[in-house]
Amino acid sequence: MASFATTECFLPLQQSFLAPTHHRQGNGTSSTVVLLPRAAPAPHHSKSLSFSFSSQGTNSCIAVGRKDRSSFAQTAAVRYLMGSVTRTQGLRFAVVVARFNEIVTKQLLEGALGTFRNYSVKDEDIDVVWVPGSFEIGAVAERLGKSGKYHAILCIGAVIRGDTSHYDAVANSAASGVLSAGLNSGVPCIFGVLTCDDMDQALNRAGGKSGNKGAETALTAIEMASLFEHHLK
Ligand SMILES: Nc1c(NC[C@H](O)[C@H](O)[C@H](O)CO)[nH]c(=O)[nH]c1=O
Ligand SMILES: CC(=O)[C@@H](O)COP(=O)(O)O
Repeated sequence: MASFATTECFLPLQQSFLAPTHHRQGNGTSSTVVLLPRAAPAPHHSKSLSFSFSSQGTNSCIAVGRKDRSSFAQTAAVRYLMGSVTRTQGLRFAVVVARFNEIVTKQLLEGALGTFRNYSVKDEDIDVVWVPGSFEIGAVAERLGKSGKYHAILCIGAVIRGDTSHYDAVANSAASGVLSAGLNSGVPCIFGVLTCDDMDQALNRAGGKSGNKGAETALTAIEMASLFEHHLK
């Protein structure tokens, strides 16, 4: 939010209401605050205006002073936008799941499908696409995103460290691939790929003592799908 000390310029009034009030400023001067209706026509003498900005909590106020000491102000409430996990009707999802380490990824997938069902996403609104490994997820996620058929793409995999640096290549490529898919397609692509040092870590996060990352990231997919569909169109 921009902040103004005193500026010789004119700010378009977004919203306000008629309520002349008097502000006593620190330097002993006072200004009359007249709140104008939304989209009020700009005063013709905008060149002679000065502005001061103050904010308390979520309300902000721009006091506009005129050289003749009268002024008006604008009060705006901060809007908070957030996806809703209870508004899932009509939302469609694709789940891209890697077959590599299937003992882990199938449990992640089950966790994800369980979350979708718990939040009233219909089975017919979910497509599951299997790919060989996590490296292949990004390209498929981007193709699915660009299809225009889905509100979010959930990407599931399990990258487990071996004896070489191949782990780093696959893990980093999977992460950048999912990120790029979301940015390039404009559809939220959610990173549900485990990157673990060993199989125990992976199984613990696929329904074991550390929970199920598939279930968790499915909830993220729902919230992001709702945010984009209900607030960012
Ligand atoms: N080692 C893991 C892989 N490796 C396979 C790659 O994902 C990819 O399919 C291959 O390099 C051909 O392009 N994939 C995983 O998902 N998890 C691993 O631990
Ligand atoms: C993440 C991998 O690609 C890894 O499982 C491969 O194992 P290694 O590094 O022993 O070849």
